[in-house]
Amino acid sequence: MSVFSHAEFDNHEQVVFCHDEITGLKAIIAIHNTNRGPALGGCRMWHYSSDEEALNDVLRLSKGMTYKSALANLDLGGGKSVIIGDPRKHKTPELLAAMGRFLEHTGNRYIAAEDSGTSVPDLQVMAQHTGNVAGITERTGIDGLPCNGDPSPATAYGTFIGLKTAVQYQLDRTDLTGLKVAIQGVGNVGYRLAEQLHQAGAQLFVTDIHQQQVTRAVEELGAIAVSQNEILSLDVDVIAPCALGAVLNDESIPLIKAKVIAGAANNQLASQRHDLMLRERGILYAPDYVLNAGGIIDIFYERIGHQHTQVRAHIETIADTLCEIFRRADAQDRPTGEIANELAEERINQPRAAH
Ligand SMILES: NC(=O)C1=CN([C@@H]2O[C@H](COP(=O)(O)OP(=O)(O)OC[C@H]3O[C@@H](n4cnc5c(N)ncnc54)[C@H](O)[C@@H]3O)[C@@H](O)[C@H]2O)C=CC1
Ligand SMILES: O=C(O)CCC(=O)C(=O)O
Repeated sequence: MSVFSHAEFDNHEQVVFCHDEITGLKAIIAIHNTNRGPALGGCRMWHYSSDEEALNDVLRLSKGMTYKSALANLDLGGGKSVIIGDPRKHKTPELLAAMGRFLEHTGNRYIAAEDSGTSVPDLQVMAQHTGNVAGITERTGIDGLPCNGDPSPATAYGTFIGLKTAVQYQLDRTDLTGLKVAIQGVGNVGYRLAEQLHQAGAQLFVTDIHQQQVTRAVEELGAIAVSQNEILSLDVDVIAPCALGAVLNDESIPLIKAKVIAGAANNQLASQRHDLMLRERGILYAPDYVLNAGGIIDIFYERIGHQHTQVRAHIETIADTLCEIFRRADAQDRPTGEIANELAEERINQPRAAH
């Protein structure tokens, strides 16, 4: 497996392969860029079908964090880590402790937080072995209620704000009553997004690979359960991908009927050219890393300490960033993802003092 010539390598500063024989831990830590500050990003645990798939995922996710933090105006760099294994079967305290020890060895260049497959208690185990962990401090959440440090509610709020912005821009509606939204994945972020959409009067269609997640959305939010195969091709107004990446691809895009894509999942585009494919089909794609920045914003403030109202206000700036991207994309007749990348790259390359 070649790393330097990997299609997704893209000038990563550091890639660390971690193996602990006793606990069976196999993990990769990827640090993409630290120009703006230490690399901060979630630690994902997933049953990858190969080491190559895990490497591909971590490199794409890590680069995405550099762009996300830059566009959210945070003095943070981009990095991410993945643990190879099924979180429901292979996660043990010993394995998480081993991961914590590896995080310690990155020497403050990478700080891990929650992602798909990891939770606050998991990160707390890692934190017993390193200070390079975030998203674990009890504080007042963005809703003013006590929060255990999990960034997911902040991510869901930012995604809701971004979804509303995209709907207003593309469909010219501010009232979400009766808006049909299909949510792929109703986990930590997807379910909380569903709650907010439900409160706003939207009609929800949901799917998940775990039936109990779907049942909860059906029973508590009146959502309609649909199969994993049909979620992206439903006749709805909005698709909100909130599971894993690469769901917008050659097979799915021609089948999409929705006019807006606005969800929290990282790396929704299978490749950059799918951005253009969506535009050519008249579908407004709200770039994922702009929309889902609520979590990293929340964690940034966890580290420097601010009022929850300030965190909320910062998350709400996602709406302004998105509007700027949508307007520039239309003015230049270019895809939204390409415009977002361009804006982010300008900020990544600024010297630190200019932030
Ligand atoms: N948790 C956070 O604060 C942030 C999460 N994200 C991204 O948002 C996405 C969701 O994150 P979380 O909610 O934290 O993860 P999660 O693991 O709690 O939820 C993901 C849900 O998607 C389901 N799922 C997986 N594959 C699926 C498929 N093919 N079809 C339907 N459902 C499927 C899972 O069963 C799970 O319920 C991930 O891509 C993550 O990287 C991005 C920014 C921050
Ligand atoms: O929200 C988090 O867990 C940290 C940030 C992150 O990993 C992400 O935004 O994908």
